[in-house]
Amino acid sequence: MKKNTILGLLLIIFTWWIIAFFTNNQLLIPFPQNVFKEMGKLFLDYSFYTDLLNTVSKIIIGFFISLLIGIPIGFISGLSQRFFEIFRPFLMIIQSSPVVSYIAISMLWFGIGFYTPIFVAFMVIFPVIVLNISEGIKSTDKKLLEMAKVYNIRKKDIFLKIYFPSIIPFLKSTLNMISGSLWKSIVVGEFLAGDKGLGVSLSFSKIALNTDRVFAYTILLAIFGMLSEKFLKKLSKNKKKKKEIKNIKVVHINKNNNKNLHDIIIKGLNKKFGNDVILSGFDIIFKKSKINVLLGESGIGKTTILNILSGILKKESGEIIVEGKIGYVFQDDRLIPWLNVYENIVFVNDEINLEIIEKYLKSFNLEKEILSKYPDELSGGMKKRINLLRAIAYNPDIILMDEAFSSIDVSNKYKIIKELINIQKEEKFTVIMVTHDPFEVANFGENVFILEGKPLKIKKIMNFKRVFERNLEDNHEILYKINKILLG
Ligand SMILES: Nc1ncnc2c1ncn2[C@@H]1O[C@H](COP(=O)(O)OP(=O)(O)OP(=O)(O)O)[C@@H](O)[C@H]1O
Repeated sequence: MKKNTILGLLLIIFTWWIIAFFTNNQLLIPFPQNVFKEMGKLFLDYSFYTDLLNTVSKIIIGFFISLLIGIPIGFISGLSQRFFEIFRPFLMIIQSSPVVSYIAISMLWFGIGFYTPIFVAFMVIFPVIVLNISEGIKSTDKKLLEMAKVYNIRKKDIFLKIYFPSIIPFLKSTLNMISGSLWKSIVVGEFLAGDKGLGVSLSFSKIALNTDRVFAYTILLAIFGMLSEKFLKKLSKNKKKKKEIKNIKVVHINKNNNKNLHDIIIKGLNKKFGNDVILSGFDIIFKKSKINVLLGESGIGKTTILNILSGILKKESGEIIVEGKIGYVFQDDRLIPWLNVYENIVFVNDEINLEIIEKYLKSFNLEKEILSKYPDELSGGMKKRINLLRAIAYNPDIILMDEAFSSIDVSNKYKIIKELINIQKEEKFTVIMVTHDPFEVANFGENVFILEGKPLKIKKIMNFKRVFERNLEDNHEILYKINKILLG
């Protein structure tokens, strides 16, 4: 205990003593020493402990019942705005009614006894749980959910690895919020309508005009309240643990097997945001097993095409023929913050062998130790490379890459491009890559679409030799040609 807290407590006891001295009426204000003596008597009394046990068991039962009912309802309220709107008036009525109303109702339903205090506590903390959990679900990062949708993640994993960790901070703040009210509402319930417990004993002491004992119980209840509050707050604190990376599964090496390779055809695609027409009758064909590049100014609709292809955005009209598994190297990484690098990778493919991951890490100039790090411990360039590695680890037929190499330093960028070319040559997935950078196109592009907008148009299509058949002079020539078009 801190020095100032002790000083504060001593001051309270001293002021209390002064008031008791001047009031000089033990029935109204007893002396502190008498109350402390009474507390000592309580500690030696067996029935005090049975009362305490009774009250604590009600707290535990009330707490778990409220969580058990409140969490699923909060979850559904967060997922469905309609359900939330229908349920909200009920919550508002519960929250605005005085505690004595629940006591009156529960006395009618359950009589005086064990269940009434639990019911009262439930009515006090249930709305807090529902509202907090529903808020947690609503605030789940939509971008992570989109990423999970693109990678066809099972509903169970979306729940356990995205939704559930997202509501943990809200669950913690719920514990903080209910920690005081849970204890108090149980004691109030016992005081007015209980048959056993500390609240009941307090009520009997009042009826018997045993002021020493009323004060003794009040102090003890305050101490227990503080302890239970501290305990629940402690429950709400946890630390990020470093996990050991093990080769959990050694399964088939999933390379280049049964690729579903087709040209990707887009015909007459229309898309607008409000009145902003981005795509109007847009046609394009991306060649299978090739590196297709979309090059163009910022904000003209390149990402929109990738988002429509991956199913993140809905098209207004038009035809899209796309088959196969799609991996997406997102512009904004979309790594799950509470999963380490290894877990982020196996999130999209839990059958991948650790040896393959390590091989890719080496290709992308990353150390094995990075696997146990969390996204917030990585640099921007590292995150980009893990984003890329995750897409490849998915064993996709198509990889969409949205400015995949931005924020990677130049020397690493070209090493990674070289490695990526080798992987692509071996695995033959189709690449559709968005970039602003003519250098990336010169080193990586095979079918290059130079775009302009709005609405988006193809200014020029350029087909080059396969990248692994090109030499430095070829790349220089491509760069020259592209720059010539871009600079007019
Ligand atoms: N979900 C959305 N809602 C509203 N407007 C959007 C949405 N997504 C994109 N836009 C708008 O559509 C236009 C094209 O955006 P898009 O991200 O496709 O461009 P881009 O060519 O990929 O740009 P950049 O290279 O800067 O990423 C922009 O004006 C953008 O503001």
